[in-house]
Amino acid sequence: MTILEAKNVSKVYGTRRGIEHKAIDNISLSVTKGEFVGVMGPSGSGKTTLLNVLSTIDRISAGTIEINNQDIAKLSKEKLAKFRRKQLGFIFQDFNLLDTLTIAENIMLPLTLDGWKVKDMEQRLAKVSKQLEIDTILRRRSFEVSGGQMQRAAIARAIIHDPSIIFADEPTGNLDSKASKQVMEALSHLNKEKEATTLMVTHDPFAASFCERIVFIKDGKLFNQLDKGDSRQAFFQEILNVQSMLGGDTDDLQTVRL
Ligand SMILES: Nc1ncnc2c1ncn2[C@@H]1O[C@H](COP(=O)(O)OP(=O)(O)OP(=O)(O)O)[C@@H](O)[C@H]1O
Repeated sequence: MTILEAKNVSKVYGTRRGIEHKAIDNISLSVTKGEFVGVMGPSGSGKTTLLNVLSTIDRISAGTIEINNQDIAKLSKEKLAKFRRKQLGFIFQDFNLLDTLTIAENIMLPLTLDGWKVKDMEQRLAKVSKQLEIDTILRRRSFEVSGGQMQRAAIARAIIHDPSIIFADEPTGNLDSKASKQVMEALSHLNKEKEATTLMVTHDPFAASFCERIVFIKDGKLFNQLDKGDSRQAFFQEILNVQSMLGGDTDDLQTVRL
């Protein structure tokens, strides 16, 4: 079952001097139910722009994007807000937790905004916080927990309403290697056990090695795709090989840390 279907998508930014910049150039991409897809590419290649247009945060300049057979460009502002709340889950590099709320309140926020009953919200909270092993820190505020715990709370918030697809932008970008591994294991577990369809942008080959498929972009265009075989270690090496072909981001060509 296709969850996301992007056809001939382009995104042009206008600049102050009136010069146009094509950040995404005629990309077609389809994501089926239960897939875990990574988007990689050098700095400035258009990864975040692609994620933003696919996830309804930004509008495209040309092409079509359907999520669950719904053309997202055809939704009014109000319908789009509702669609986002019900069907999409978001995970950002800097967690985006509200520090005036507890971890529990942060996680339940999508349900609170949707008018759920407290009892039902608490049931869902208990389930997702256990899955992500953060059930012991629910009463704390975000500044009282570690970065890895904050990101796992953000993942819990992204999945509590059972979205059709999760969009993650550099979810390990602010984490050390131990916390990155925990976060990627959590995303991979959700993908395998719950069939959580996930599209993740990352420049980190280690994080990318948890995906099942990687789409590489360069200068806004599709460059290559890699499918994971049986071994994450071999996949990691293949990702490094494509990255070195792509150029840029040489810091990413780090030693294996599997
Ligand atoms: N709002 C904007 N207005 C104009 N140009 C933009 C805007 N946002 C991004 N760009 C340009 O579009 C191109 C793609 O940017 P984007 O942030 O999508 O790349 P990226 O691959 O995510 O980069 P990085 O890995 O450095 O975050 C870059 O050349 C960038 O300068």
